[in-house]
Amino acid sequence: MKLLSPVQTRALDQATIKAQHITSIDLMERAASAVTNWLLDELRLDYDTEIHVCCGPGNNGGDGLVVARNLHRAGYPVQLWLLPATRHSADCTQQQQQLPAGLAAQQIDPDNLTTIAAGAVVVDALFGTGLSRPLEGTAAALVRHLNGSGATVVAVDIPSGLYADAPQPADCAVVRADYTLSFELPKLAFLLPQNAGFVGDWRLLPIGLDPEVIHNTPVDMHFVTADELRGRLPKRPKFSHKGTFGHALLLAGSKGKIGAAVLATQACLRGGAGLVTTQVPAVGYDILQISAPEAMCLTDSATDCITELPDLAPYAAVGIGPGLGQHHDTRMVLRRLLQTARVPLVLDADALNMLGAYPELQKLVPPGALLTPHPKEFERLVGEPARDDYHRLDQLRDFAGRTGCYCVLKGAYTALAAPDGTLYFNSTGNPGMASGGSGDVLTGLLLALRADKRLSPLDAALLGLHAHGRAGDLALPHTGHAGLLASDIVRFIGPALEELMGE
Ligand SMILES: NC(=O)C1=CN([C@@H]2O[C@H](COP(=O)(O)OP(=O)(O)OC[C@H]3O[C@@H](n4cnc5c(N)ncnc54)[C@H](OP(=O)(O)O)[C@@H]3O)[C@@H](O)[C@H]2O)[C@H](O)CC1
Ligand SMILES: [K+]
Repeated sequence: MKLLSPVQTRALDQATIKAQHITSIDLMERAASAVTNWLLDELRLDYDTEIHVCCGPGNNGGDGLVVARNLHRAGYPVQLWLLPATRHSADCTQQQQQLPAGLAAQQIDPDNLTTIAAGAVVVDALFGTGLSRPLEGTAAALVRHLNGSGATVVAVDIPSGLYADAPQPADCAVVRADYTLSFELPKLAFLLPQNAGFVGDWRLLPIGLDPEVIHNTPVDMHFVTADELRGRLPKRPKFSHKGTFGHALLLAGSKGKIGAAVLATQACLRGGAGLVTTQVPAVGYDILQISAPEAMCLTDSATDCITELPDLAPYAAVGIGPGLGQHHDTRMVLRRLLQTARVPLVLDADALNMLGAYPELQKLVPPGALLTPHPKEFERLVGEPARDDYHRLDQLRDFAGRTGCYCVLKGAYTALAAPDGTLYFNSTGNPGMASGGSGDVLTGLLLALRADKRLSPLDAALLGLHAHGRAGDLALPHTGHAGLLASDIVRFIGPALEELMGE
């Protein structure tokens, strides 16, 4: 799915209206019907629920007016509130004029805000994508009142006061919604941790926006869905053998962190690599052979950390990082790997930390490598803390562009920046996966996919990120959030990949 800017969203509305020979009011009616149906079918409004619909001066307010009208006609006791404004959009004005006689609109008075019961439902239709500045005065007072009410707040399109694709100054009044109902496509703001408390649980409601226009709108950000990836993992040919899917080499583990090597190895095996060889320090030999008998094990001459780079000739891809530690000799191995490898690389964890600590190493990273930092590792990599989540995305893009690498930023909606500056957000996964070992599993899985020569670097990364999160989602019913371990993710990699397989 494409992530559109507010300007592009407006253009899409206009193009839809033109292509479908409808009026803007028709589109507003569709949007509001979708919201009304969600309130009735999903939120399951009761006839005795206290309902407040708060409307602003633009088309977001227009949506709210229609929702209020729909609910009123369906017999729900709606209280309709209008934000005082000097100017209203034409459609908002028209919807006000068409309110049914029994539905009285009341002006919001900042000095006399109505009491809202904790069990009430509030529909926030104050401002949408037309927000042009932080909320002040009556709007800000109302938003703070709503946020303190304990009511269930449902935001139409976007929580009022929140910019769709840019940060707002600190301490601005922004609606803290329980649910955000947006139309057809998500907004960048929904995907960033700093906005989680405003956006709540977000849903996309289809309103028949023109698919051709969406297809033709150029964007540099995507929210990647299962539908878009299905079929992109090639089926295994009938006469395939273990050589077909590549031989992966993993360099991982140090004393006390052999588990990371085990998890990454198991994930690489489950990710479909034809052969997996893992090099561990001597201390890890028995552990790895017992816990991952399908993998071959190379033992380093050192007991506690990796100090040797094996001959790379047999391997289709190399992964390095999980549980590695940052010993000087290990760093020399990383350096030689970066200098000599001619196959795809996956760099994670301490490999990234060493790149951060030694910028001259960073310069050696070959274009096309796949890096998988979490935000702290990414900060070490770029050597500068991000001002906010938007700035971090700029840094991510910049890093990928500068180095020619594919760079992941792990999180609830893991982002991937491609060298051309395009950002892809992953749509799978759950908070149960935020625990130790989860990243090691991702590295192993990505390594398997990078070893598969049939996949482009981009497809390998997108498929791996998706399947990793999906495996966590498939594990969840068996484990619960707290009980979800990295090894549970490993267990469901196979089924997750199977869902993506096509001809
Ligand atoms: N996307 C779709 O498919 C559809 C969206 N719809 C809905 O329309 C809104 C966008 O409507 P728009 O009228 O463009 O914008 P708003 O409703 O957000 O409001 C704009 C007006 O508000 C004024 N404004 C902006 N910021 C402030 C502020 N901080 N304080 C006070 N007033 C503010 C703005 O004034 P300007 O001075 O900036 O011009 C405008 O007057 C979208 O979000 C959807 O809900 C359609 O209904 C259907 C399809
Ligand atoms: K809103």
